Amino acid sequence: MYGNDNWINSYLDAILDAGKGAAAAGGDRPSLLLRERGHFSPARYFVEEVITGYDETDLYKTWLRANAMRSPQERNTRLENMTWRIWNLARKKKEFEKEEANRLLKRHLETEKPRLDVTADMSEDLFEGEKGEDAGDPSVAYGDSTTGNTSRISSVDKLYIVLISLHGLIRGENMELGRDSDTGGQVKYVVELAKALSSCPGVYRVDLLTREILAPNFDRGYGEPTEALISTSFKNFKQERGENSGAYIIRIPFGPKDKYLAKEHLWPFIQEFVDGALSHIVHMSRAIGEEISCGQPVWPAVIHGHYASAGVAAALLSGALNVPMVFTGHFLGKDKLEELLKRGRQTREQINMTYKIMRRIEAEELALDASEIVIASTRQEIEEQWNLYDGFEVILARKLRARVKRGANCYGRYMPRMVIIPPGVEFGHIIHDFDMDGEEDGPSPASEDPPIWSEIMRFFTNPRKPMILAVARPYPEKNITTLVKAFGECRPLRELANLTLIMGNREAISKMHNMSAAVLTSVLTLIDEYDLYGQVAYPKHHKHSEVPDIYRLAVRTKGAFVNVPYFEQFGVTLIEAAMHGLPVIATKNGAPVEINQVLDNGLLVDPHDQHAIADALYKLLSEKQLWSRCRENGLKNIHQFSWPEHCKNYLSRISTLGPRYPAFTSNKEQIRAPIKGRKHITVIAVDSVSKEDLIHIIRNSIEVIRTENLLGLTGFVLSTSMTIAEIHSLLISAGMLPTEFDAFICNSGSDLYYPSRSGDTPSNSRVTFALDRNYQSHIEYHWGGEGLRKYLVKWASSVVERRGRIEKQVIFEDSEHSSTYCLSFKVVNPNHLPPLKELQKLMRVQSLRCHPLYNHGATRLSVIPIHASRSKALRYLSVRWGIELPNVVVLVGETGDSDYEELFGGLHKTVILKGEFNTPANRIHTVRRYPLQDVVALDSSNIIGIDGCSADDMRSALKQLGITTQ
Ligand SMILES: O=c1ccn([C@@H]2O[C@H](COP(=O)(O)OP(=O)(O)O[C@H]3O[C@H](CO)[C@@H](O)[C@H](O)[C@H]3O)[C@@H](O)[C@H]2O)c(=O)[nH]1
Ligand SMILES: O=P(O)(O)OC[C@H]1O[C@](O)(CO)[C@@H](O)[C@@H]1O
Repeated sequence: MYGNDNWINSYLDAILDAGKGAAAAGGDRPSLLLRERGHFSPARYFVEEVITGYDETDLYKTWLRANAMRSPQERNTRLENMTWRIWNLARKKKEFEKEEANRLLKRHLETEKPRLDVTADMSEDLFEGEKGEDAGDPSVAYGDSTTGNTSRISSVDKLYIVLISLHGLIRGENMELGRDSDTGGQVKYVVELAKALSSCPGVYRVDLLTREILAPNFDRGYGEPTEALISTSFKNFKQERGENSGAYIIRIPFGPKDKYLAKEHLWPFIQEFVDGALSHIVHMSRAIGEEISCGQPVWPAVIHGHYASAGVAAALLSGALNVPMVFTGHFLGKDKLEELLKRGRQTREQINMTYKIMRRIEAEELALDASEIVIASTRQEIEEQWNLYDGFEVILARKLRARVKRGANCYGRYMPRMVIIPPGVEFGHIIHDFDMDGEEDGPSPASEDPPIWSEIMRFFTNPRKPMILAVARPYPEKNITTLVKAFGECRPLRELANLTLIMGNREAISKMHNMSAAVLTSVLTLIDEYDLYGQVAYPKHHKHSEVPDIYRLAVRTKGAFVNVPYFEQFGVTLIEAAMHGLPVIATKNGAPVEINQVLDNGLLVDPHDQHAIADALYKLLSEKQLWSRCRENGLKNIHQFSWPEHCKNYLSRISTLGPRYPAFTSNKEQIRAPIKGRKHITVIAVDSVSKEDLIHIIRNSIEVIRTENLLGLTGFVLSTSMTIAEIHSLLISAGMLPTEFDAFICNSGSDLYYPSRSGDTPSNSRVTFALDRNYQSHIEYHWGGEGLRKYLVKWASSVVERRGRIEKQVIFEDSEHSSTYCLSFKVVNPNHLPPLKELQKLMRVQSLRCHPLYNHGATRLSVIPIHASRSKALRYLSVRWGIELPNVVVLVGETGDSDYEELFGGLHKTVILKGEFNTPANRIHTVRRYPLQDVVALDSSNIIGIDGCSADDMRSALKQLGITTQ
C-alpha cells in the first residue's frame, strides 16, 4: 500500500464517512488500471474514485506526481496534502447535497400540497376516459386540446408559420455547427424544420426568425436581413407559389449592434426582438394576404419558439397577435440545473451566474403558460423533465384532458398539450458505398477520397484501425474528457482502435470562448498525459457539408459512434450516425434510451463510468456480429426519424387548435381615436407616487409638449393600475379633462379605453370612454374567469395575520375595482402577504394561467389574464393604431407596480423620474428569482434617468433622447 501510513487511511475513512456515496457506489469494481497491474489497493482506489468522481483533472495529475516521488517523506507530505484536499471536496460536496436535499424537500412540500388539492378538486369522474386514452397514438399527448379534434386548418389552407430561434449563428448553407457552445443541434434542427415545413402541401411560407449579427469576425451573411432557404427534396406536389412563399431566415436586429452575444446574455434584449419581430410579422401577414387572400391578412397559424429565450419571445408575440403558440425546449433548464448540482462542482449561485439558469427556468414556465402545444422529442422529456415544472404535471394534465374531452368544467385550469415528435434527418445526400456488413462496394480510388478523410488520417499511425468517432460541441456537459480518459486508460481499446474527436472549428484555442477553450485544453492535456499521439485525431476545421463524409470514414474502418454527455435531451448525432450505418455507444441519461429502443443499433452506458464506456466500445468493435447487427438495425429503422413524418404529425397537431387571430381592425364600434394620427406618444406610467405628484407629473409633461410645439403631433396615454372610474375622478378633481389623453391603459393593462367628448366647449361637454373590445379578445386566452375567482377567494381566506391564537384575514375580494378581466383584492396588511413569486408559483401549480400583480403600493392585488400587462397593451396600441415604437416615450418612477420592470424593454424610450417623490419598493413585489440585469439592459441608450419631474427636467430628457420640436 502507498505510504503505508495510518493517517492516510484515517483520512480515507473520513472521506467515506463523509457520505461519499458516488465513490462508494461503484466500489465493487476496481479500475482497469489497477486490474491491469494485478494488485489492488483499497486506499488508492477510493482516492481515485473520489478524484475521478469529481472530474478533477488537476487533482488527478497531482496524485500521479505525488506517487512518483522517490523520497518517502516528500511523498507522504504530498499525499497528506492531497488527502486533505480530497476530504475537503467531499465535505463541500456533502454540504451541497444536504442543501439540495433540503431545498428539494421544501419544494416538494410547497408544490405537492396545492397539487394534491387541485387533483382532489378534479376528482369526481376523473378516471373515466383516462384508460387507454393514448392507445394507438404513437405521439402520446398530455394536456388539453381546447377544441377537441376538429380540424381548423384544412389541407388546402395556405399556412404562414413563424419559427423563432434566437441564439447561435444561423444560416441555411454550410452551418458552422460546433463553432461555439451555441451552435449545435438546435441550429440544424430549426433550419431543417423550416425547409421541411415549407415543402409540405398547405404551407405557404415559413419564417425562421433569429438575431441579426453584424459583429467583426463573423460572416457577413449573418447580418443579411433575409435569406431564402432551399426546400428539401421530398417535395412531391405542385403548389401555386408566389413571391413571398417558401422558407426564409429573417434576421431581426436587437441588442448591441456590433457584438455577438452568447445565449446567456440575450435575456435583457428579448423585448427589443419582439418589437422588431412583430413589425415584420404584421408586414408579412399583410403582404401574403395581398398575394393570396384578396387583401385579408394571412396571420401566422402558429408562432413556434425554440429554446427558453424564444419561448419568452413567442409568448409575447402570440399574446400581441392572439395567435397560437407552440414551444420546443431543446434542453430544459431544470434538468441542467439538477445535473450540475449533482456534480457538485458549483454552487447554485455560481451555476446561476454562469448559465442564468433561473431566468431560463422562468422562461420555460412562461412558455408553459402561453403554449397550446409543446413539442417534446421523447416521452422521458415529458414525464421526467417537464414534470419538474410548476406549470406542468402529467397526472393533472391527463385529468384535465379527459375532462375537456367530455366537455366537463375545468374551473379555469389549462395545460398545454404535450406531443412527442422527434426530429428527423435529411436523407438527401446520403451515399452508401458499403454493404450491410460495412464491406466496401467497389472502393473508389484514393484520389477521390473526400479531403476531410486525409485531414483526419494524418493524425494516425495506423489509420486502418476501427475509428471511434465523437461529434460534439466542445462543451463541458458533452463529457468529452471522460471519453478520452476511457480510451487513454484502456490499453486493449487503444490497441484495437483510433479515436476521432470532432469538436467544432477553431483558429486558436486562446481565441475560443472560455468554456470551449477549457474543454479543448483538457482534452489536449489528457492526450499528452496518456501519450495518445498517433491514436487520436482532433482536426481544427471541418465544414458542415463534410460531416456525412466523416461518418462514412468511421463506417469504412468498421468503427463506432460515441456520444456520452452527462445528459442528452435528444441527440441529433445519434440519428445521423444511424443513417450512415454506424453503430453507437450512447449515454443512458436522457433521450438515447428511447432512440435506442427504436433503432436498436448500439449500447447504452453510464456517462460517469469511464470503464463502462471503454468496455462497451471494446465489445462493439471486437464482436463482429454485434457490430453488423447494430449497423443493420440502424439502417433499417432510421426511417422512423424523418422530417416529412415530423411535419405531417406537426401539421395535423396544429390543425386541431381552436381559432385565434388578431382583431386590430374588425371592430364594429366606431372609436374616435386621435391616437391614430399621432407622430409621438408620451405614456405616463408612474406608479409609486402620491396622487398630487402624479397630477403634477401629468401637467408638466403636457406643458413641455405644448411649449415644444409638439401638441397635436403628440398623444398622451395614461398607463396605470387604477380603474377607469378612479382615473376619471382623479382628473376631474384636478380640474383636468380626460380628453387630454388619447387612451387609458387601466387595471394594470387588462382594459383599454379611449376618451371622447360630446358638446362644443369643455364646459358643456360630456366625456365618454370607449372600451377597446378588440383588445379584450386579444387577452382573453385561457382566462380562468369564475373558476379562478372562486379559487382566489378561497386562497384569500387562508392568508392571515396571526396574533397569538387570533387569526385575521388580510386580503379580501374587491368587487368595486374588479372588471371582466381583472380580479381585484384589497390588501389590509401587506406585511403578511406572500411574495408575488410564491403566488405565481401557486397559480401555476394549480394550472391557473394568469398574471397576478401587486399594485397601489401593495394595497391591492390584481389578477389579470396571462397576456395582459401594461407593456403588452402598449404593444397592442402600436399595432392597432400604426404607432412607431421608437417614437414612444414611457415615463416611469424609480419603483413601481409588479409589472414595472417590463415597461423598460423594447424599442420605445424610457425616462426614469428620480427623486424623493418615489415611495420605496415593497419586498412582496418581487416576481423574479434572478437579478434585474437579466431582464433589463439598464445601460441601453433607450433608457435615461433624470433627477426630478419638473417641466424643465422633462424637457431636458426629451432633448437627451433626441425628441425636439417639429
Ligand atoms: O463539431 C461539430 C459538432 C456538432 N456538429 C453537428 O451539430 C449537431 C449537434 O447536435 P446534438 O448532438 O443533438 O447536440 P446539441 O448541440 O447539444 O443540441 C441540443 O439540441 C438538439 C436538438 O434539439 C438536441 O438533440 C440535443 O440533445 C441538445 O443538446 C449535429 O448535427 C452534429 O453533426 C457538427 O457538425 N460539428
Ligand atoms: O447547453 P445549454 O445551455 O443547455 O443549451 C443547449 C442549447 O444550445 C444549443 O446547443 C445551441 O444550438 C442547442 O443545441 C441547445 O438547444
